[in-house]
Amino acid sequence: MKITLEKYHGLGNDYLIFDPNKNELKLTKEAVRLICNRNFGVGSDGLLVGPILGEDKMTLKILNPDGSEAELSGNGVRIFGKYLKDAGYVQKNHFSVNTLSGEQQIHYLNEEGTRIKVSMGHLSFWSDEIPMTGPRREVLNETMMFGSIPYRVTCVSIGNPHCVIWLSDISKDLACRIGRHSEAAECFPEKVNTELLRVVDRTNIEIEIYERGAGYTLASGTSGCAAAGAAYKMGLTDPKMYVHMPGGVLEVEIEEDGSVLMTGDVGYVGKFTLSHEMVEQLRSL
Ligand SMILES: N[C@H](CCC[C@H](N)C(=O)O)C(=O)O
Repeated sequence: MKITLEKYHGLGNDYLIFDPNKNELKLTKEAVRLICNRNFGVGSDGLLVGPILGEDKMTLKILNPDGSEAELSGNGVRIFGKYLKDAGYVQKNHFSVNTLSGEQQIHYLNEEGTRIKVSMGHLSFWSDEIPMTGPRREVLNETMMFGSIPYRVTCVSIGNPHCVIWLSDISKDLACRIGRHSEAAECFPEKVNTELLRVVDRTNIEIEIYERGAGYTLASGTSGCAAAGAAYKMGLTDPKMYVHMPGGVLEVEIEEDGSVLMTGDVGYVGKFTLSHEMVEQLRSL
């Protein structure tokens, strides 16, 4: 039985698509880790399993390269939208997919489906919805210690948890140094994605990202939405802005009701057919 995976990326945040209608393999945590491993496997920032077909709905399962499951992935949903078009699952220009965090509306903005707008759901700064330990409050500009250094953080959920740190200078090195401590900090019972935020002006922000379950990535859709939401909540930006990440730029719009629209590009890398040896190894895990 052949196993084929399609590889796409959203602004350099790359994913492999495992279509369960075309592949037969039990995806254990160990198998996901091996597939996503950049040395011993195909290599990616995660695995998108779908479409899981139900009565008139399509579900997407989002897996991090450490094997953990995520409630939502902004680049993942855009990539999935492009795959559904390429694989002939959808013909319309506007449809919805289900994820662990709910239903996302996908809009193609061009014929090829390489530029996609997604309604990402609502932001919440409430500690119990992130989730975070401590008294129920909106987590705005709180001082937290990561690696024995104090940082002012704003925490927000957009289905998955985020810790946004507003700084005048940001870098990959600093994102990794902080992220290694913040990701599994005790105050985040479900761990957390960490973003360093630099505000350029009222319509442009820059972020560096350390993802839960993946580490440093060049881009992250939910991180872009979370950082934009935090910047707007703190009064630093307008509701519509460009989010500049090392892998590229996302357009994010915070609507009146706190819901978020995200627009960005998707690239197709190619199809991978796993070797018999690799399939046997995956079956044994
Ligand atoms: N690592 C994230 C999921 C992927 C997020 C990112 N790749 C995106 O595009 O939103 C988490 O565990 O919440």
